Amino acid sequence: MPRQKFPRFHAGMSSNVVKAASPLASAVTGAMELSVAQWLLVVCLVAFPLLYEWSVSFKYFCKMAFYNGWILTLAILAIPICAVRGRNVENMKVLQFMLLHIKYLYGIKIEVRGWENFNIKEPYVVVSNHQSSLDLLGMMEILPSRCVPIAKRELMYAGTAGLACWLAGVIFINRKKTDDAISVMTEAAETMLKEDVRVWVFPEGTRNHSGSLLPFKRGAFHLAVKAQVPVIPVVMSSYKDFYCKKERKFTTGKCTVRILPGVHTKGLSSDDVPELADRVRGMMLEAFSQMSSERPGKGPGGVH
Ligand SMILES: CCCCCCCCCCCCCC(=O)SCCNC(=O)CCNC(=O)[C@H](O)C(C)(C)COP(=O)(O)OP(=O)(O)OC[C@H]1O[C@@H](n2cnc3c(N)ncnc32)[C@H](O)[C@@H]1OP(=O)(O)O
Ligand SMILES: CCCCCCCC/C=C\CCCCCCCC(=O)OC[C@@H](O)COP(=O)(O)O
Repeated sequence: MPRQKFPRFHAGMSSNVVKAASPLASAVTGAMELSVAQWLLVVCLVAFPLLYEWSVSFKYFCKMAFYNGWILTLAILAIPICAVRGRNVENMKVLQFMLLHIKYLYGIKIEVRGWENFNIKEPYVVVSNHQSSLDLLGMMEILPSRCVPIAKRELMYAGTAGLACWLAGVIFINRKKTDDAISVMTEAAETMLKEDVRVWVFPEGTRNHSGSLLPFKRGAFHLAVKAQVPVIPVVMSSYKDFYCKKERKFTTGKCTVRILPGVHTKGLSSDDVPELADRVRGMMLEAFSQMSSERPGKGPGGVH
């Protein structure tokens, strides 16, 4: 007769022990019944937070991926709301409203100085430094009403975000075709005056995280001179304390956005553009260096 396996052991266990062991036993049995996919999910759920806390680079990639993914998702909500009005600069308010909370998600404190410099009723051209796609947060914090950014054409093809930008009247330029870009900006000068629109330009023309300002391209200044409207410089302080693409660093932190006094262009012609661009860049560089030398949270007053 074949020997029974563990008969005595089971027989010898008190009913209490059996009761106590059964949840554990059922958990073990349950675990063994998990499919490969379920196992992978469990491993991911355990590994993800560990890796996230342990690896600075992993955290950086996750935060950037979520940033882009979240914007693409928010755009899905924004599109039908914007579509009601059609392509309209007023839709920029919808995008602004949608994006304002992101600074809280990322623990980025934004301090704004110089609000009074935006107290101009007429159209104007805002020029600001461009460190990263995170500039969107500072931009949305202070975006004046009826103000649209000039963006590279590639952004128009960025899925839902591209469509939302188009609906909000973002002006797209083809950086590979100077003549096309110039004619779009010349058209923008007319639209600004006819439709009371403000335009936001990143005169560096590309993202720059070098800790200084690149030489300025002159399109924004030609635009302001053509429309005879003021240029209002905006400087966002360096992100280096909380964000660095090279080091794959992305923590929480503070950014100061300074709106500088407007520079008038009445009476200027295209011959004055190089001098105007240099003067504005000088003002911005000075403000940027000053802000960079301040310790976070210890800046001078005038905070709004
Ligand atoms: C919920 C969903 C939300 C989604 C997110 C929403 C937010 C989206 C936010 C998006 C944010 C996205 C942010 C972004 O995407 S940033 C990237 C795109 N933006 C820019 O590039 C803007 C800055 N660029 C310029 O201003 C350039 O000058 C342009 C592009 C115009 C030409 O550049 P290019 O490199 O091809 O040529 P050049 O600069 O050597 O110029 C050549 C000559 O032409 C002269 N010239 C120039 N312009 C004019 C003019 N208007 N009238 C007459 N002349 C003009 C100029 O003085 C020069 O002559 P000279 O001086 O040498 O004699
Ligand atoms: C179905 C297609 C899916 C495409 C997915 C694309 C992923 C992008 C997702 C979301 C877009 C986020 C919007 C961020 C807006 C910030 C724009 C920006 O910072 O552009 C950089 C531009 O100023 C200068 O470009 P370069 O530095 O010259 O390069």
